[in-house]
Amino acid sequence: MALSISVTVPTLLFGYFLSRTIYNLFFHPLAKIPGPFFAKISRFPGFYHAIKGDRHLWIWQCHQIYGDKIRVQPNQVLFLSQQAHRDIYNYKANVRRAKTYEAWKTTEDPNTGLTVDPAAHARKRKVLNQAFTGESVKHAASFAIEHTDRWIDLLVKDEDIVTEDGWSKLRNMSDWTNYIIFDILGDICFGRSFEIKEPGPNPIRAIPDLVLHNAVIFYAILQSPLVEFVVWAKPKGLDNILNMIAPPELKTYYDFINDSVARRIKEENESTEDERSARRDMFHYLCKVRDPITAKPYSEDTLKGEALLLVVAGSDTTSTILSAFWFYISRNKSVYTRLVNEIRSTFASSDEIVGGAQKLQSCTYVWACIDECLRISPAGPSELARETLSGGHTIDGEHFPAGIVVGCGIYAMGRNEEIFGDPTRFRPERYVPSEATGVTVEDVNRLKASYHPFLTGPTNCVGKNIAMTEMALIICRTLFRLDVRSVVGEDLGAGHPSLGWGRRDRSQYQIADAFVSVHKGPLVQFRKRSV
Ligand code: HEM
Repeated sequence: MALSISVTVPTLLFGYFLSRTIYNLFFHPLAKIPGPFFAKISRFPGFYHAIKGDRHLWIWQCHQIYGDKIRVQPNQVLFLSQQAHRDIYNYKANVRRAKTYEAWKTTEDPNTGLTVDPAAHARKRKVLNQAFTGESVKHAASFAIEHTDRWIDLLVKDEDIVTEDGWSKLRNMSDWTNYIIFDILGDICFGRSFEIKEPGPNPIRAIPDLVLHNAVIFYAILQSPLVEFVVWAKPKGLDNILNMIAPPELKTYYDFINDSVARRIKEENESTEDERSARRDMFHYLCKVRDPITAKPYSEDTLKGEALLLVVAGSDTTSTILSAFWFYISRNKSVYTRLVNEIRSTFASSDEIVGGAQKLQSCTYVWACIDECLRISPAGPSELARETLSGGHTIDGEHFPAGIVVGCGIYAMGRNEEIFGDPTRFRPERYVPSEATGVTVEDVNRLKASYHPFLTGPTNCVGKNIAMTEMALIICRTLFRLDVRSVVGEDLGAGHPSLGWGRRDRSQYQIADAFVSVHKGPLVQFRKRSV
């Protein structure tokens, strides 16, 4: 009997895996899509690259080897063309967010960013849109200004000046951008800053890193062969176990969010109309919004979920782009000179640098630098996975049946040579029409139409205007008052020949792929402007 079990079980398992392999290779609807052999029959290659943090590079490499359409999992195909991007992410696409989004959720009713069902998402999004108006962007900009001015003071505070000509200690810009973005978001969301940029102990300061650490682990699980089990087990008890083993700092963070939400609801309920309309934070708007069908306000639980979404979606994304910005401008003399000249000749004083102002809009080179950072160092480097629905969906001229996971790798799209020519070079000029360089308005429009860092369609980034304004304000106000430089030999965040394919170039800022981008450095110095 014992012998027969020891023979039967492995035989059955072998038979199962063999038949699945044959099915995946020859009979699966994606059987004819090119891709690495092992990716056609298992999730292990994607899992391996997720653990290594270079899944975005692997996708880019696969496109170079196999073409515009690649099979990266037995049931997943990724595309490089603009047409495919339009087909997958447009409002009418017969797709929904892939089920893997559900594995990220921490509340029973997922927040807008994790809602998979298109109709449920559309309803939540309509409500959220009510909080992202021109007025809220204006208020967000005023928070960005207050925090930036304090941040600049801290970057060059007297006791941290280490050279005779006024240069500061080395500043790790991944940390410093996390500090400012997190503090701004605390104010934008709750009217209550996290104050992590201020010196002295603060348990919240560990949070940006912990959120990323969480993402690294979770991303690997989501790419693993265990993902379906995880999605199934989370609501059935796995969530409780994960909560029990979560690090204490993460609990402090959730407590902070919950407490801030409860406090703000109380304030909103107890204050007069005049006091309420004097408030400028997102909560003021979120407390006012109404569900278009039930006409009910958000419940406290929903508010907590949305608050968490705003803080996570708005922090690491913006911090990645700004970290890349400091890396590239401190290492590209001509870019730096042109950028600083534009800022210092456009504004007569730092007070003129405000959100929405004509002068800020006129800084074409500032916006070009931001666009170039969004391209070369995206905040979410791999695909935003979508699943085809009943009846299937046609992508780039080819029909795919229901249940296929599809998407476009954003890092690979930004490095498409056919579109960008020299995609590995940091060259903001590609976004500035000019007779001298031969770049036309049509060229710029073509580039912008072929790359979408904030996505397009129903799930596009609701915070795009806030993010763009915030980044422009931080950049302009900082470079109006300070000089910045890199230091020879301090290469944190740079590529290196020892780092392997896609990471060898020392002039390139490196990101690791954990659904969001994980990054380190650069280390730079600041001083009060000399001219
Ligand atoms: C450089 C900065 C940013 C980038 C590159 C970015 C990019 C994106 C992308 C690509 C998505 C789509 C995600 C998906 O469908 O899975 C998204 C969604 C979202 N973003 Fe952003 N984002 C940025 C900043 C912000 C900021 C500052 C906020 C808020 C203050 C924000 C709030 C959101 C929210 C709430 C969603 C979910 C929208 C929905 O599901 O309908 N983002 N973002």
